Amino acid sequence: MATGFSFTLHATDGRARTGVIATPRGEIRTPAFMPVGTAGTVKAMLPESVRATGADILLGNTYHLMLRPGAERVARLGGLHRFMNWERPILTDSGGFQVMSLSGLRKLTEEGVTFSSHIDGSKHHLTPERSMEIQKLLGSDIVMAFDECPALPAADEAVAASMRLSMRWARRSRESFGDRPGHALFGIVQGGVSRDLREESAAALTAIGFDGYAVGGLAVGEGQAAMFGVLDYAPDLLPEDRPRYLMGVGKPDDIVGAVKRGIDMMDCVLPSRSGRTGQAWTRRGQVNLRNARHADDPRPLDEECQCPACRGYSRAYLHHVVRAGEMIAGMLLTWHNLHYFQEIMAGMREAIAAGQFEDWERGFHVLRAEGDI
Ligand SMILES: O=c1[nH]cnc2cc3nc(NCc4cccs4)[nH]c3cc12
Ligand SMILES: [Zn+2]
Repeated sequence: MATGFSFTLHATDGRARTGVIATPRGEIRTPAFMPVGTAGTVKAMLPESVRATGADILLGNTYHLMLRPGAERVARLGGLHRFMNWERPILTDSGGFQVMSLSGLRKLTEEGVTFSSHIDGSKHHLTPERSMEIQKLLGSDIVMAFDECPALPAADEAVAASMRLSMRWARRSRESFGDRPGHALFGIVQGGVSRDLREESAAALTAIGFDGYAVGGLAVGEGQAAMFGVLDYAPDLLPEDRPRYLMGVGKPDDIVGAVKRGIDMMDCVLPSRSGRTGQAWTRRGQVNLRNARHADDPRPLDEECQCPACRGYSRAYLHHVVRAGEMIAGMLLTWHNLHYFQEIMAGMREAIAAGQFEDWERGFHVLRAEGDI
């Protein structure tokens, strides 16, 4: 890995692994879940609250920050860590995926993508070189290569062509990233659900050489079975001494299944986005606080949870503030969900270190099956 970065594996249990990524801004305990801070904020959370949930690293987006407030402006103001008051590691996505899923009037060429902003319609251009420059201006610690993620369903030859473009962009990303001590560059494997294409992509990326490797092109509507089908072989195509990052995942059982198959890092908007809609994720399954059945329930959301929402409030109160559209509803449920997701990660790290992942996973699923939430 790049100087200033190191990944140490502490234990493995089956294909599951636990370890630490040491960075100049702090350590990342793996398996790790990254809260999503798209536009320089994890929505409804203060940075100190994000840290209190147990997060070691958060994710930012090149696409959103280049449009607003602008990468050069963030750099002038001291970089993204200073700007958003989060001094621990930040990973930034490279923007290609968000262009295809959010912007309008897109044009894709060998050079890169041109698109119009979903905010004000202004025209913008992203290339591997510009994406590396933006992520450098932001000051992110883990930079993602600039890639193209094909929308599914797509014909095999379209997936192949898209993957090969991403591999050419990966090399351009590596070359323009250069040698930046204390900063890491991760490649992104593409290839849809085709084993041949994913083997070709993984070989191309390892030949270029990256500090870590993401499994991209998933969590785009393929469903859990197809995703696990890819994860049954894809992580093992990657160097075992480098972190493996599954992008955009996921629900609690997706996360557990991915760690079981050798994934070290994940990110997902689910805990924060669903928290803002009144959805709570608990060890016994999902609880929709909008549901009238909670109106008179004096119990906490989760008796065993130590988060502020569960220690200070009743379901009746959470139901009330959700129905009333009060800001505290999104704050409390986001905090709880992020806390719970970090509890899952901490539980898996301990279980893997103790060689008891299988027991831990059984307990995880049994509780959820019991219901009574
Ligand atoms: O291949 C990828 N390359 C770069 N960024 C990504 C982000 C991704 N996020 C999801 N799923 C979560 C979603 C977020 C918004 C729409 S889907 N899948 C993803 C795949 C990629
Ligand atoms: Zn809680």
